Amino acid sequence: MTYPAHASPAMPPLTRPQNAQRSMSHMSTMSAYDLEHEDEHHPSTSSVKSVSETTSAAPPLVSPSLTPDPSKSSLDPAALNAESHEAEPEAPPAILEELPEVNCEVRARIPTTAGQEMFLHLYHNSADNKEHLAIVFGPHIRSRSLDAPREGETEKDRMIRGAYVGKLYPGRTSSRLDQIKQESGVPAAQVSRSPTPEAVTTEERQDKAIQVAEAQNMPLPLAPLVRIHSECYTGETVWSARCDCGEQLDEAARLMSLPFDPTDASIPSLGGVIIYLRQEGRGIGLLSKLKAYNLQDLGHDTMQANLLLRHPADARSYGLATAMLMDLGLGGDRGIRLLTNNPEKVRAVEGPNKEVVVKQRVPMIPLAWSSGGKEGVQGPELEKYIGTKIEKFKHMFSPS
Ligand SMILES: Nc1nc2c(ncn2[C@@H]2O[C@H](COP(=O)(O)OP(=O)(O)OP(=O)(O)O)[C@@H](O)[C@H]2O)c(=O)[nH]1
Repeated sequence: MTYPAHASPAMPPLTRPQNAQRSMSHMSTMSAYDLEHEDEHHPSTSSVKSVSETTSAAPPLVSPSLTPDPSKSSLDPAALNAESHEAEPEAPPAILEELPEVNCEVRARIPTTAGQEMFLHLYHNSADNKEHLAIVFGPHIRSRSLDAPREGETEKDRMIRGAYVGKLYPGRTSSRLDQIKQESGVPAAQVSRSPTPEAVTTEERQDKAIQVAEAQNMPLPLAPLVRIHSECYTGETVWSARCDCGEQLDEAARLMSLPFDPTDASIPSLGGVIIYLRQEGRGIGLLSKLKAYNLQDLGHDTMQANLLLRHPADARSYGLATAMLMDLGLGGDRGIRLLTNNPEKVRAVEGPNKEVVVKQRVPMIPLAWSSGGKEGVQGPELEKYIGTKIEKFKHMFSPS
């Protein structure tokens, strides 16, 4: 089973395919001087200009009326100088002292264009009023807050908000398994002995899968695969080749849909979750991100553009992801495998008291690299985007 390519096949590539691996390694070893002179050979590529050039252009580009109040910003406007552009991100993701409260409001089955099904979970929370999402693959992961009974609700209410076990079908009248079992002829005595569906948590489901593997002398399943994905309207919806966010979302879904661990077909999967956080533009929002794009076309990199707009280099936090993973039964020492290249994300998602344990970091390699330039998003903007992630944000594109 493979997911369809992210970009519409009807859209021709913007640039001629090239060997991205070679280009990337070439870029990561370039000096500032090389980057400055790269434009002489590739005028369309907005490479990093000399520092004085970038900073002298900065003040007129900043729009105080539409950007955060500089007095509230951690960035001193006077620091918009040469050094500030080369500095490390000064605001790593905040690890909140207390995790926000989260509640799964509704869950629905989504049959996908690739043939696999997944369950989309919509969360509300105590920290903001956005609708954050958990995309759940496989039958082993259940939300506690979704399954918890709510006062005064009917069986139909439970089914409508997705708190049912098994499958919905026309005429079904109960969210619980008992009714289905009775209808399929299981004797009443046996039905009453079975645990209530609400009691079958993620942990119990996973224990069961491990017991089955042990009983059948199979290798034990690996920890569930998790991706914390930040919203990217441009990369996921309007086919932007400035970043690989759409491709990353597709690839995470593909890996989580595989029935077995891709590196060893004999290892059963415990499923996976994509936590989809509404943190557009590394948390600065779409309006500022589009300004940042224009700054990038004027020669700045993604970090410089954020700083020039008086935003932190990365304005995201991950407490919501930690709380959602706990609600999905993925907290504690059983651990998860986290699909990311971002070392700050690994640290932040574990929470203030290691509520979630990252057993393994699984890197996300751009498809253009792994396919030798045959597939995946490609182009000069993407090269610069990934180059900045490696050089300035210290993202790791290999197993740690
Ligand atoms: N500010 C800003 N944000 C961007 C830009 N391009 C993509 N993004 C956002 O970047 C976020 C994705 O972050 P990345 O740095 O690509 O990756 P990451 O999530 O930190 O790390 P991985 O887990 O390895 O993918 C999404 O919210 C995108 O909307 C840009 O040019 N400027």
